[in-house]
This record gives sequence, C-alpha cells and structure tokens, in this order.
Amino acid sequence: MIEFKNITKVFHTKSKDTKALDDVSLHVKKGTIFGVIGYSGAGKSTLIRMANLLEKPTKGQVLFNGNELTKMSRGNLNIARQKMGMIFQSFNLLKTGTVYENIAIPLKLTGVPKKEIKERVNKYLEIVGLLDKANAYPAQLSGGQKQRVAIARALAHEPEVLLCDEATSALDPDTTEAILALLSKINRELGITILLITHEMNVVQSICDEVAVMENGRIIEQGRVIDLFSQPKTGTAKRFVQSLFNDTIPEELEKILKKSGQIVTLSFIGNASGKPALAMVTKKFDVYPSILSGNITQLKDEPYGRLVVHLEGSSSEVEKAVEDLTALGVIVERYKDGGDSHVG
Ligand SMILES: Nc1ncnc2c1ncn2[C@@H]1O[C@H](COP(=O)(O)OP(=O)(O)OP(=O)(O)O)[C@@H](O)[C@H]1O
Repeated sequence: MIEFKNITKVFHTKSKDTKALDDVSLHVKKGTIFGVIGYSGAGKSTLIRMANLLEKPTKGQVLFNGNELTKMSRGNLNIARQKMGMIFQSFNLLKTGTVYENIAIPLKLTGVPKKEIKERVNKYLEIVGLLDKANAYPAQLSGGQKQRVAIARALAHEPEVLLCDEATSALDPDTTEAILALLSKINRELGITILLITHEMNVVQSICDEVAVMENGRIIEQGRVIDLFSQPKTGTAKRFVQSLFNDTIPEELEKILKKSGQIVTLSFIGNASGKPALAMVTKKFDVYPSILSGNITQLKDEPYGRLVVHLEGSSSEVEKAVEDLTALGVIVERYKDGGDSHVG
C-alpha cells in the first residue's frame, strides 16, 4: 500500500547538512498497523511526512497503491493525499471552531455536498464516541477528546490510510490506552491501514502488526512485532523491549551469576509448547534455574511471556538444556544488555 524505496533526505541549513533519512526502504501492507519506533532525532517525523509528500525525498521513491507519488502532477497528488488521513501529537484543531465545525470545514473545502457533510460528521463522531460534544469548543475538551476529534476529522475524508505522528505522546497512560483501542477498532472495523511513529514501546506492543526500528536516519531492524520482542537483534531494539519489561539485571549481580552458569531470556509465545518446559529440562539435566524476572503481556494477537533465568550448571549441561528448551518451542537468548546474543 505504501512503499518507501531507498529514501534519503538531506536537510540543508546555513551551518550544516543533516541526513535525516539514509537509504530507508519499507513496505506498509494493506490492512496492517505498522509502527516505526526510534529515539528523538532518529528520523521518524521526516519519514511519516514523506508518506504523503509533506516532505520530499532527496533521493528515492514513495509509492502509494503502486503509483509513484514523487512523479505525480499536483492535482493527482492532492487526490492521493485525500486517501491519507493524518493525526498529530498536538491535535492541530481549529480553536475558534466547534467540534462539528472542525470536522465539517475541511470537508466543505474539498467540495463534499452539505447533506453528506452532516451525515459524515455525525457518523464519525459516533465512531469516536463524541456525538454529545458536537457543539463544544476544543478548549472545553480533554487531551484524549481532542485527539478523538482529530481522528474523526481524518476519518471523515474516508481515507485508506491513517498516518499517526506520535498520536498518544501527549496523553496520560489511561487515555493512551483508550486512543490505541480506538485506532485498533478503526483498523479492524473500517479496514484502514495505519502507519504510526512513536518512541513508546507500549504503542508497538498493543496495536502493531509490524515494526521498524530507526536510528540515525536508518532502519536498523524490521519485521513482525513478536520477533522484535522475542529476538531483538540490535542494542537499540533490546533497550526498547527492556524499557517495557524493566528486566535489566544489575551489572554486579550479572558478573557474579555468570561465574556459575548462564543467564538467559526465555520467550514464550502464545501457548508455546503447552508443556512446563523449564521444569522438564531441569529434571532432565544437571541444571538449576533461578528466576530473576518474569513477565507476561498481551501483544496485539497473542500473549507473550518472558523470563530472565540464571541456569546454574556446567556449560555442557546448560547447552543441552537450552537445546531442549528450543526444541520445546521456547525462544532462548543469552542475556546481555545490548549487543548480539542469540543462543542455539
Ligand atoms: N526542517 C528541517 N531542517 C533541518 N533539519 C531537520 C529538519 N527536520 C528535521 N531535521 C533534522 O533531521 C533529523 C531527524 O529529525 P526527525 O524530526 O525526523 O526525528 P524524530 O525521530 O522524529 O525525532 P523527534 O521524536 O524528536 O521528533 C534531526 O537531526 C533533525 O534535527
């Protein structure tokens, strides 16, 4: 649906040139929720603004439904842009207009007939749960309600894609959860594809199907959310996952434990093996486990369990235990805060 092909973006300022995007390629498939995560300055905003060409690439192509936006006439680009709604961290509502007017005015400007404007405003206000606030002004709304208005305004143009630029970053945790549930419902029930950028791993965890991790203008890792959680490859991805589980072992303890065995992270996806895998291998081999941390969380489609375990024993016994755990459907990673660490 949206394809970025080898996109590079260089910003020229008087003092220096900044390469905000460096040979970025990714494909957002129809019907999915695709998250791009990265720390501040990674290039996320530049990337999402590239999807509707608010920002033009220095090099590379942006395709929407197979058509190259970068080669379109202004008229065709405007038609394509109407199929891409956008919401922002700061909501961008018209302060002097009511909720109704905030949604209706842009529709009027794009030539939607009066009767249809009324129907669409009411329909989408109902979907976002704000029909009773049609006559309120933005100043009378909470942050979550303002974002709902912005979502209704975007949906009223009946887009195929919703671009979300840090849509929940200004909201408290409960409101974030409610807005994420709404975005998930929009994706599921209206079939709208969502591309979002965020620096919060809980956003990726709860609603995304696929994810790309950005750093210094490059995509350093991308794939299914479940793979990022269970087998993050880069130090940055590991830190994002650990930010959610808070299962970093104090360095001193790590050093002591490693003398008598190995520390591993065990990932259980869905019902994994359906067997008590850790108990089975400790019964079979000369290995003694101590659980250092344990968590279970719900990803979009399945539960994800995670244990950090010290396996005490000789390296050959630990190795055999790891092999058996892997055969039982558990994903085993050698524990290391950052860096490469796949085991078995
Ligand atoms: N219009 C611009 N002119 C010059 N440099 C820019 C411009 N926009 C972004 N940059 C630079 O490009 C790099 C990437 O910025 P971008 O805003 O895309 O990152 P980000 O990941 O969205 O960060 P944040 O979450 O802080 O917004 C940064 O070094 C930034 O200073």
